[in-house]
Amino acid sequence: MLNDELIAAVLQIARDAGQSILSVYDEPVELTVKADESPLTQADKASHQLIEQKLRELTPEWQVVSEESDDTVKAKRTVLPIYWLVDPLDGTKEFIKRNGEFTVNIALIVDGAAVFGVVGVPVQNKLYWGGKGYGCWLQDETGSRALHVTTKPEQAMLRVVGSRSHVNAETAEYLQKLGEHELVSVGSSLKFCLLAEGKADLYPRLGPTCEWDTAAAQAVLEGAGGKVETLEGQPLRYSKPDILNPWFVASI
Ligand SMILES: Nc1ncnc2c1ncn2[C@@H]1O[C@H](COP(=O)(O)O)[C@@H](OP(=O)(O)O)[C@H]1O
Ligand SMILES: [Mg+2]
Repeated sequence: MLNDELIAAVLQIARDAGQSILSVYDEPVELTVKADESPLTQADKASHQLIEQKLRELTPEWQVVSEESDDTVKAKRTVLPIYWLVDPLDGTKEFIKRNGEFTVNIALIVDGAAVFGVVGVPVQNKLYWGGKGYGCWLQDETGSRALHVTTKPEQAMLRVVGSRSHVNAETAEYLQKLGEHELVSVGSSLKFCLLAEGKADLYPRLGPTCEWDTAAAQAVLEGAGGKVETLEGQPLRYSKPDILNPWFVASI
């Protein structure tokens, strides 16, 4: 579906979007509160505009659906066989807190599946990308390397990742039933990337996320051999009538 040239172009778009975010990172944050009460910054808007424009130039035949798109565009995705699904700045709360745990997310959705994704981590100058059939790759200042999930040694403590900003009673109950584990709280889609990188084993999300929050990172994790499943054991899918994902568990 995507050749090397197209992949390189999408990676460059994610890098450029990260730069557009970093160019305002040190300025005082001007906040707008959206209808759902989530925060929106100049950085979200700048990243959205850049990604939308460049993806349109790259693949004019494919629609771009972003967290910051109009509701009519978001609604249309349920009937699109193929489209880019974008979260231009995932972890806006982390961006505002300036803890670096925010990401740029670009996914290709085909027939309701996230087949390819790029997750950029601007502050760390890192890009994760991949999907089933593409493998999983991490590019940082030292170069590019393939990532594969690694099974946890039996004796080792289970490493669980959870949201830094959205913690609820259902998750706490799930964690209690898990037994002994080590919990690390991290913002944004970075949690999936830690599984892909072999730095965590489990990410239970018994709380709300939207389709753009998970699509790119699900593809990355699947490229590394991991999975993202609903509590019924079905792969997490996209283009659903409701933009909210069901609860899910990402694992290796
Ligand atoms: N009540 C809610 N409804 C919908 N999405 C929610 C939500 N609470 C959190 N999220 C999603 O969770 C994302 C943050 O994930 P985490 O808590 O793992 O860091 C947010 O992404 P944005 O920052 O892009 O808005 C937001 O989309
Ligand atoms: Mg998000």
